[in-house]
Amino acid sequence: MAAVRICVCGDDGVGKSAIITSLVKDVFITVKIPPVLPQVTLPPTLGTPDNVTTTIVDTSALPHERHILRKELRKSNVILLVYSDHYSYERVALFWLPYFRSLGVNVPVVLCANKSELASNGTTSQVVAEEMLPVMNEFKEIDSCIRTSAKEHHNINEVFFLCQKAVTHPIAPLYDSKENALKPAAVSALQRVFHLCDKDKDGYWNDEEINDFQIKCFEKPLGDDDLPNIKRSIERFVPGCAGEHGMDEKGFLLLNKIFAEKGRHETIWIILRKFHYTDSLSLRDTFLHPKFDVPQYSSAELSPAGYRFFVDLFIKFDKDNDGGLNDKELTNLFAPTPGIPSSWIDSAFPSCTVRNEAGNITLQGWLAQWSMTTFEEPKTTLEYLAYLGFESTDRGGTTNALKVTKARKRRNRPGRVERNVFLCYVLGASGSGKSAMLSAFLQRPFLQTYHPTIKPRSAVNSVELKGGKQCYLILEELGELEPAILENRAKLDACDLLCYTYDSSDPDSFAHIVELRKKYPHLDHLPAVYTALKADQDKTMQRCELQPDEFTSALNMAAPLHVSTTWSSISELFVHLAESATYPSTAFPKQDEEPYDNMNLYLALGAVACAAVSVVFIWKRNSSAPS
Ligand SMILES: Nc1nc2c(ncn2[C@@H]2O[C@H](COP(=O)(O)OP(=O)(O)OP(=O)(O)O)[C@@H](O)[C@H]2O)c(=O)[nH]1
Ligand SMILES: Nc1nc2c(ncn2[C@@H]2O[C@H](COP(=O)(O)OP(=O)(O)OP(=O)(O)O)[C@@H](O)[C@H]2O)c(=O)[nH]1
Ligand SMILES: [Ca+2]
Ligand SMILES: [Ca+2]
Repeated sequence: MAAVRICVCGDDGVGKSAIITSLVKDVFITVKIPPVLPQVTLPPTLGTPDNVTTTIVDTSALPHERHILRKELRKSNVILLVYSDHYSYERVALFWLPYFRSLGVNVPVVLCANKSELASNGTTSQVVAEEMLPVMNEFKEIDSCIRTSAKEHHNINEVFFLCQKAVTHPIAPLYDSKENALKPAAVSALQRVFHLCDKDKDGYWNDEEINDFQIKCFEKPLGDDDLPNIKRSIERFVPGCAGEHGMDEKGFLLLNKIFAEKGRHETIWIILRKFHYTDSLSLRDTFLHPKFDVPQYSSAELSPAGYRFFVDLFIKFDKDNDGGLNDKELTNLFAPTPGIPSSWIDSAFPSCTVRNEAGNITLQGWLAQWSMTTFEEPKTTLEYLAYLGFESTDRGGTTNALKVTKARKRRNRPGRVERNVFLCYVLGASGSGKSAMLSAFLQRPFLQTYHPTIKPRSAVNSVELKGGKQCYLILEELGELEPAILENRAKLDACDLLCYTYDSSDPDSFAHIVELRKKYPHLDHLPAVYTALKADQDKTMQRCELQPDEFTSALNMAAPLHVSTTWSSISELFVHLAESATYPSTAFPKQDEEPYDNMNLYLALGAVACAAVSVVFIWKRNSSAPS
């Protein structure tokens, strides 16, 4: 909250200047004071809400000062409207409030009945019933009303406190006094708060959950009597909302409604602000979109804290414990968010990752999906961490769930790339079996039917490297965007590995790879693995100048690996791809002076393979029976 700027207005002689002097000087000045006081700025003191600085602006009601009044009203964020007798009271509804509306200023108004010590002004209960309530009912912009006496210094500090509170803790966004109800935006924010604090997701706040909430929002635990008292008052209004299971959502909303009705809406604001809501009841932008930069050649990944959060979330929402999130469970999980991320919808979630037989995303798939999202658009992950209630005691909030990988510079230098999530483009002739390979990667059964891929399509899964380390691999086939993506430097920089595929049973398949490499020479700067698909079918000669083995051998590259998606040994291809992405120098042309690197079994095979047949043979022998 920046500052409170109070514009004091009202008919002449009502005591505007006297109220301000009474506050500043603590005395009632009977000597002639200037009709309009210079503006006063007060620093925050003990008890100032939200530690705001307050500026008080005196005005004049005289017609020739109107332009100044108008300017000041537009600059203010609260109006203190003063009257002091019957005539100036009538003018409140007849002139002043309609005038503010006509100027389009939409700020709270604190209505002040000054000169309260004068007997002719009546008793407080009369003033409240006959003057204040009727005008409050008519004008919803009136935040509060108060009686003051500048002469007796009565309620002077209080009237300014009300003005400050009207700015720092406005009632208008929360409560509709005409409807006697919390406003819809406040209701949905509070529902989200309820949802996030219902840790065990049973639909109730048990005593422990209530206490945690209390400590989070008010930084002190509830007293012994508080809990039963709160429950009793809720039960009185709506029986059944605070029963043996605890307090349900309805009970929580009711409690907040009671706060609003009792003028304790400050409490609601404390709750909502703790949960990062702004005055307009949206989540703070810096909370949803914290600063997080990924430098060139680096990537974003989930940190251990981030993975832990998504694991916990999955387990919490897998209510039926079947190891998958069904539609209902997913809807519940995403309830505190605007819904499933739009990029997930575009990629036909959850078909791009691991699902169980029922078609529901598994924990493995869930983590793979978030690994891919974080890699491709870390901003989305950060946004959803905020929506889903990721909490961190460290500074930095949701960014603690992410990390930036070490910049990957020269790829053809031997060594490991410090990443756990890798992107691999699968490039090859249409019909060569790329989609089938992606499906096999997700352990989907092999399908005979052929559906050409038009939109780019990804598959993400975890892969266990030799030695037991786990990483995530994103395989992407580019569909008709292949040319556009291969021309895009940034896209290629982001990619960790190319997987060239061809159909070894189709004589016209390998030519596509030859063409691609001719057309986009900079593909040479990327590590690559050559793969001959459909090894279950008869191999034919390729109609090209060089056969695939000769081609790769001329490049000093490993010979193509022959695999079939109909064999379960295909999983070894994925390990090989992940290994090649981790140690990219192994997927570049071998340099003569480089000592032979025995790290990779398949490359070792490739190096000795003068005849592809032997490779096929070994792959067959390694594989279990064709399925
Ligand atoms: N009895 C009584 N008189 C007051 C009170 N407050 C202000 N007055 C008197 O009312 C008269 C007008 O007070 P101002 O403070 O000048 O009123 P104002 O609203 O600033 O008037 P303009 O500057 O003309 O717009 C002065 O004679 C004050 O002494 C009060 O609480 N009680
Ligand atoms: N026998 C056999 N058939 C396969 C194998 N892999 C894919 N196929 C079949 O080959 C056809 C084409 O496979 P896709 O995976 O759609 O080929 P694609 O490369 O994605 O094709 P585009 O999307 O057009 O670029 C389909 O009918 C598959 O069933 C395999 O390993 N063995
Ligand atoms: Ca609960
Ligand atoms: Ca395809």
